[in-house]
Amino acid sequence: MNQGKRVGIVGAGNVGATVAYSLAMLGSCHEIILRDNKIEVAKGKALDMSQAAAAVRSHTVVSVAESMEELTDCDVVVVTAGSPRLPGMSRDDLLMINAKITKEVVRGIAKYSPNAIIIMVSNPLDAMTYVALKESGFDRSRVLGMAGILDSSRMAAFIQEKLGYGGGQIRASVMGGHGDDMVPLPRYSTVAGVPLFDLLTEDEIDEIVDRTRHGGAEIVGYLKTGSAYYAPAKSTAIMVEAILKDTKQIHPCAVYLEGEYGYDDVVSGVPVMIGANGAEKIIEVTLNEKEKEMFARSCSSVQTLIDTLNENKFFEEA
Ligand SMILES: NC(=O)c1ccc[n+]([C@@H]2O[C@H](COP(=O)([O-])OP(=O)(O)OC[C@H]3O[C@@H](n4cnc5c(N)ncnc54)[C@H](O)[C@@H]3O)[C@@H](O)[C@H]2O)c1
Ligand SMILES: O=C(O)C[C@H](O)C(=O)O
Repeated sequence: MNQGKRVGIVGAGNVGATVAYSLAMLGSCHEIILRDNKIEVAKGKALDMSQAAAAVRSHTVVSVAESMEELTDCDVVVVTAGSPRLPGMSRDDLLMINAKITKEVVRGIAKYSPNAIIIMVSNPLDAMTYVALKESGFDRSRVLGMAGILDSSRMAAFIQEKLGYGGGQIRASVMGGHGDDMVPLPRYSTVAGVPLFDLLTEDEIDEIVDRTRHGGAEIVGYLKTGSAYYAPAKSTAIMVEAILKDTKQIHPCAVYLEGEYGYDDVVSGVPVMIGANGAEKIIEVTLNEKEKEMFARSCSSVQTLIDTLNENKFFEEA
């Protein structure tokens, strides 16, 4: 059972605080511990959320760790620490600044919550998941990145908008890295089991694919001061719950590949069976030539970021 489980959230900004709120409202775990450099703000949010939990009769308590040393014995730690992008920026522009923060935070997690499963959220997501894996020294099954659930949900919402029906019955599928060359898979997307190609024209589907690829930037363009957080937070909470409840359900997640899909030593989004041990199984879906090409392009973009980190001797620095 999930009674007694502790979830740490590093970075209690827009995404982190909304993940915490979502979990507290569901009573997904016994304790949520927020860790942020802005300690006073985190304390205010923790109090506010604990009171919201009391309002819905949830047993979840939300508290604050004033340093990484206090973030002990967590079962799951979500990392959202770092900067979001602003209009005109790509997620990749956050590489060096967020990699430094991720390194510091993940070393703390490995030291003080050595049995935790890490869910990375900070961008650029796939590269940050790679950094988290290397800096934690954890088995790859215990380091996952959140993006695929978000990207698939966006695609589903765009399909519903285009069709004007089917809400709640849409299963959209997106693989690859969380960048502009992510790989939406209309061939694996259905509405109540009906293939998307039976419901929409190729042009309409192309429009949905393109909008999905730029779904994050669309919201940044409206918000101006940061990026999306409701759908990202809910998508993250789904991963946390899958671990705590040992659901063994399949979700698209970013994981370190060791030969799957023909790739090694790179992180990308693929279908993963999630359970109490984290990424318990990577599922290999059959891709056609065009889909394979798109997946290759996406993996190569993530590889470029990893190469940049290596060129900057990032993994050699203390
Ligand atoms: N993977 C995804 O799909 C996805 C979706 C949304 C956002 N993101 C990314 O998540 C990150 C957070 O986004 P946000 O909107 O919550 O930003 P935000 O600015 O609202 O929150 C980030 C928080 O991190 C804190 N922080 C910075 N350095 C820290 C450190 N060393 N230790 C502890 N806390 C630290 C900041 O004080 C801030 O409160 C960004 O990098 C964003 O791009 C990813
Ligand atoms: O777009 C961003 O920068 C944030 C996040 O990756 C998203 O897709 O919403």
